[in-house]
Amino acid sequence: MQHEQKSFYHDSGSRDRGNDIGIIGLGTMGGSLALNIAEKGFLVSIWDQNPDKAMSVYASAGAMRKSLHPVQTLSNFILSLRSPRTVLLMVPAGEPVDAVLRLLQPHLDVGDIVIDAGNSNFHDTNCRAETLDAIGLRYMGVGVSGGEAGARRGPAIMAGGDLDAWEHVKPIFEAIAARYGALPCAAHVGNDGAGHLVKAVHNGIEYADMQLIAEASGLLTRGLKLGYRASGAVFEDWNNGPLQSYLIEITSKIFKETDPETGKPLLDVILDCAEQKGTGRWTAIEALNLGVPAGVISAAVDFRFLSARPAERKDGQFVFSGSGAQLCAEDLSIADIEAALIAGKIISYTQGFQLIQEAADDNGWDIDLASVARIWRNGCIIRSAMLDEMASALAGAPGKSLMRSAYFAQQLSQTIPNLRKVARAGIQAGQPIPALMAALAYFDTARTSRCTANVIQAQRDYFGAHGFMRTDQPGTGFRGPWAHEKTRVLATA
Ligand SMILES: NC(=O)C1=CN([C@@H]2O[C@H](COP(=O)(O)OP(=O)(O)OC[C@H]3O[C@@H](n4cnc5c(N)ncnc54)[C@H](OP(=O)(O)O)[C@@H]3O)[C@@H](O)[C@H]2O)C=CC1
Ligand SMILES: O=C(CO)[C@H](O)[C@H](O)COP(=O)(O)O
Repeated sequence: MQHEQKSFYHDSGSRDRGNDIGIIGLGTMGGSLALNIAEKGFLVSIWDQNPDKAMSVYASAGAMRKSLHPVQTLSNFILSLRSPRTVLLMVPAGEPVDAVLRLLQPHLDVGDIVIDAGNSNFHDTNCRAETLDAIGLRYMGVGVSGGEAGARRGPAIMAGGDLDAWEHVKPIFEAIAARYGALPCAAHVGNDGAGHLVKAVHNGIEYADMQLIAEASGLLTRGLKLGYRASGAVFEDWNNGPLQSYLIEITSKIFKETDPETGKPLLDVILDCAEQKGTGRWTAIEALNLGVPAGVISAAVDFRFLSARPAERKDGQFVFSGSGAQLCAEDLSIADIEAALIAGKIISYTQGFQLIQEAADDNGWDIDLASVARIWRNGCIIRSAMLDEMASALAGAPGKSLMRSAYFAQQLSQTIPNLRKVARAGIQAGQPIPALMAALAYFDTARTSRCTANVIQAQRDYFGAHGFMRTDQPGTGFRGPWAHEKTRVLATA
């Protein structure tokens, strides 16, 4: 093994090798990115805390080995890079990123570029950018989407951070990114943590897309009593229409899959507890922090929480006896469910884009929403035909909410009746469809010029003397008649 490692590592010749980029963290994403970059003709140094990882990436590199240089020590890794050095981290978010930054810092010089390409929380990226900027390092937080296959063959890339640094690394990122026509799905979206914000919202939308599809699948299988194969065929059919997307495509395949161990449909042997690494939750938290309505994304996050409590759900079924009601085919058609899904999708993206806009305003970033939609058209998990239409709508009406653009307003007016019908059927049958219902509630509230918040304001003023605004006079802090009542009570007491 010792001998094997000696011949495998390139440390001896690493000085002044002039490699273009170094990658730290050679797991699922880092290994695939390294191969993708090497394949495009760039010279890549690779290092991982676990030497086996570097060895296995190198072993799988085939003809790309000439561009791939596994290095044994971190100091030789840095020495192998041309100046200014570009180091890309692909390690788990949180403490591992800080740990690697601590290891790297003593080896780097002013002007060197450090890229965190994992799913870091954008607030962390803001802090790290500030700290590293103070010592002359150029820091970038770059969101990469597409999973393992995307990282290898062409991900979508949402870059944030130092603009000069982006200009320096742009040729690499544009070369490895997915393409939409001839255009690379990679762009600089803003400073500091802007790339990681956009990636987090991408993932929040991903949760919502997945949830909406899962709800539609429940309506097909449990409601309309379609079998898995027939449901898979429905998704396949939808993938040829307005819902064309990677997630619909893989769902059609998932529904047709058989478990090799038992011969049962695969979905029957997969536990119904959805896990999460946290980016969808961060998106919902950010929406709450900024006061942006993002109910469809939050419903998707909430559903994952409740799904992950199987004992509670089992007990609930015992205590409340699970829903026995069924949707009946005359109530609902497959076309209704498809249209409801289209409406839910438009509304969840409306919320996601609004969140990006308001987070950008809050952080002083000038994020071009149309450019974000363009990046998402290919390579990423949420890629879909509708994103091209969204890019056009956002470019055509900057500053306008997506669903109010002429195109999507028209789409919604056509599909909301179906969403309403699906929601009614789901409610009557006791079929949980929280994301679809959240979408409908948002739509109905967003088009009600006078809603019921006057009651809430009156209640706040009654119990807390918070005051309210009036419809007939300007100004704030008006009080209800109960203010005098309270004074009287206090006076007599
Ligand atoms: N998997 C996916 O589909 C996607 C993941 N991401 C993001 O990319 C990042 C990497 O994910 P992924 O490749 O899946 O993760 P993996 O777990 O497959 O790989 C992570 C790598 O980082 C190394 N590592 C872990 N902790 C440390 C540390 N403290 N110091 C140095 N190295 C460390 C691991 O080494 P060791 O094996 O020794 O622990 C491993 O080689 C994450 O932020 C993830 O959220 C983004 C898009 C898609
Ligand atoms: O970033 C990704 C895709 O773009 C990851 O695959 C995604 O984060 C998975 O998230 P979770 O584990 O929370 O479901």
